Amino acid sequence: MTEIKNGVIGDIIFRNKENGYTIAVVENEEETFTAVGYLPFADAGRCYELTGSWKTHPSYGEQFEVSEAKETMPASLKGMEEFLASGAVKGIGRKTAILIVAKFGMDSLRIMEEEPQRLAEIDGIGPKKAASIGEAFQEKRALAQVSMFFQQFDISASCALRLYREYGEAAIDIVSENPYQLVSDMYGIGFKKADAIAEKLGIDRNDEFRIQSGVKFTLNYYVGEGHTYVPKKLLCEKAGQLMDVATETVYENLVGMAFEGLIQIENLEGQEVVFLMAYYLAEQNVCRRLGAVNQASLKPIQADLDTLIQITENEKGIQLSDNQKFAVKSSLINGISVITGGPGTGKTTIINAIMNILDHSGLNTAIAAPTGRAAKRITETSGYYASTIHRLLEYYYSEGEDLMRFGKTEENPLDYDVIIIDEASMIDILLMNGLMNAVVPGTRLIFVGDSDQLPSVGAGNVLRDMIDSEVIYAVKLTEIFRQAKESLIVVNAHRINKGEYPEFNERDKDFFFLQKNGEKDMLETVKDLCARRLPAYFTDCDAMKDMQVLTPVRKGLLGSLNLNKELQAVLNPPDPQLAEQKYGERVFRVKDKVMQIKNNYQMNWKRLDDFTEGQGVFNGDVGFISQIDKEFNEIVVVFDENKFVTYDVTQLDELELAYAVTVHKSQGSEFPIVIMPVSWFPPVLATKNLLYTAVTRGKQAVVLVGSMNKMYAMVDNNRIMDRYTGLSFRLRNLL
Ligand SMILES: Nc1ncnc2c1ncn2[C@@H]1O[C@H](COP(=O)(O)OP(=O)(O)OP(=O)(O)O)[C@@H](O)[C@H]1O
Repeated sequence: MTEIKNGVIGDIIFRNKENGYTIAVVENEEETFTAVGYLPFADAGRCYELTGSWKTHPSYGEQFEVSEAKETMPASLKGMEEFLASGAVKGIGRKTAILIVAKFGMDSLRIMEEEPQRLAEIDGIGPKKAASIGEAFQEKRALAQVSMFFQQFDISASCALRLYREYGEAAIDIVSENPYQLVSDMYGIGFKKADAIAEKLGIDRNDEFRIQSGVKFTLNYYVGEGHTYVPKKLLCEKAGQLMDVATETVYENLVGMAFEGLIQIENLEGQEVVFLMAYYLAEQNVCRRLGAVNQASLKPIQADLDTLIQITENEKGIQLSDNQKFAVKSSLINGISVITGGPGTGKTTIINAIMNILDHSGLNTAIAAPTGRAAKRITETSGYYASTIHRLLEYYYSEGEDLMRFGKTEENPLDYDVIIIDEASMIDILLMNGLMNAVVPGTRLIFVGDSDQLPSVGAGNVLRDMIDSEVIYAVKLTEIFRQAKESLIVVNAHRINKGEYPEFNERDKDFFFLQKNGEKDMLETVKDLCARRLPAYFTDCDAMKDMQVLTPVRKGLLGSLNLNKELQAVLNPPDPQLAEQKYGERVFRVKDKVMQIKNNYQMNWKRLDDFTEGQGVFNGDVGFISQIDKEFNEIVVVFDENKFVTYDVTQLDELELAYAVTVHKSQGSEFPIVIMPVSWFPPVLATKNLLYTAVTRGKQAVVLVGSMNKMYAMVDNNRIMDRYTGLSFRLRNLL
């Protein structure tokens, strides 16, 4: 019977030099045996996977007769190769890494450190390159040590690199003492991974660090889903399941965690709930400050509002509807107000009217939005400068604390009489906390947004909670104006929002449905639309810049990951002129459209037109790869047409291809042309809310591709993912 055996070659008993026939002793953890067969290169110490069967030799007894042999690498060697191939050492890519490890084996790192000139023994490495690799390695010695240590826990070289970036040389000590620290500090390492390391380190199942980490992980999971708290009972059950410990054990540990200030247990609307401390403090603070700003007396406007509105109407050549006038007035007489409405209901028009009135009244005003793209759009459509909320709050990266901080705070507040925040549906509770810290009572704070959009990516449901509390003054705009009515995108968005099915394919309109049955067909159609049909029809549009494929999901044939791979192949195919960089499964190529997927407040950028420099690249920023430098392992991405950012290859976990993005990630952006496949998607995602958000991203055309019935099902799926948030309740209680 054929068997597969893994083992290390021990003594070579016999070898026929002519044909390689070998008799060798092989060892593995369970046994030591004799293997016979053609193994010409199987020297002592090498690892092999041997396929063969047991035979009994008349004089020597049982032997394993090898029919096929494959050399395998011991994990430590593989780890070394992975480390060198990760791009950490400038001048070494995967090919060179393989050659170095093949030549020097476990001695590779020592050679690079102590005798780098010997690298020139490898074909293709000259003395100059050998010296420069040696130099580059000197800088990374500590990193190599860290990488080798983590490799025994199956932590990849790129992950070890991130650990090193986070903790430096202390990484080994920190993780040995409390591997669960990784879960809070390292994006991408979950409880399970830390738990596996802890098990290898012999840490007890009921260890306090373990339970605390499991609870924090569970709370963070819910935060990731948008909740600011979790009911205590649910938390204990989920955390218990995760850690495979009794629910009571979790209960018992909660008190200690609350005592240490890690969590807050509160009785909210008659049930016990648990918050991670930061979210509890943020909710409390936001509520208290909203209350204070709402009730403060305001600097008066030195003219009659009706007269000012009249002047604005004359100047702008527009007649505001009664509801719009009401929205303008109420936002100027209240400390805090909300103006909400769907597309084409006049939100921008109202912002312009308010700004015009404020120009006449000498009040000092700022406009801001949660994302750079939204801010840019407001500046373009209103003519008034808008910044991001982060910029308004003068964010900076505090090196010492390794934290992003705001320069504008309670001690150094914003000095404006009026602050307008657009796209307010995207504000999460932590950003809102930063904003409210810096707003002094007496300021008019006006939130404008569409509360029917998907809620913020971050935790909280700030805009809706403010509206639902009925404590904050909110005006809902419902009328669609004539100009906006001409757009089927606008009309259909409102239909979808009301639970009605959209209308399609009217001539000269902007909303289309291409019926396709199988997912493969849908995929091919999306590709063809992007590569050929749409660029041919919308000749003023750029296929890379102006068209955006959206999808509800990340995984699957029609998920953003696969769509990106497929669209890259047609929109920016391999070309000898375009340098490439592989990172995990992904390939980045010069010209690729990419998206930054986490906030990085430290990342430097430079503008080449006016040589300004700054820091900060944000989650959702889209750019294009302009250069890949293989020698220095660097990639240059251009954001906003002239903001140049250089990524080290090891930072590529912060970038993703962006030919297709999820609808969630597209919030706050608008694109001339939006294309979305409509197939079966999990019902938690395939909601009316999501379809509405996707459709409202398109300005010139929206093309849906797929099954009409599935699209109807989305319109009918009225599920709004309820979020556990306490802001609305707190606001009601406060006043
Ligand atoms: N009172 C009005 N009378 C006539 N037209 C109006 C009025 N208010 C708004 N409009 C027009 O309706 C259209 C949509 O208005 P606006 O852009 O302000 O809406 P919006 O809510 O900001 O839309 P979106 O969310 O899509 O940006 C514009 O063409 C605008 O000029």
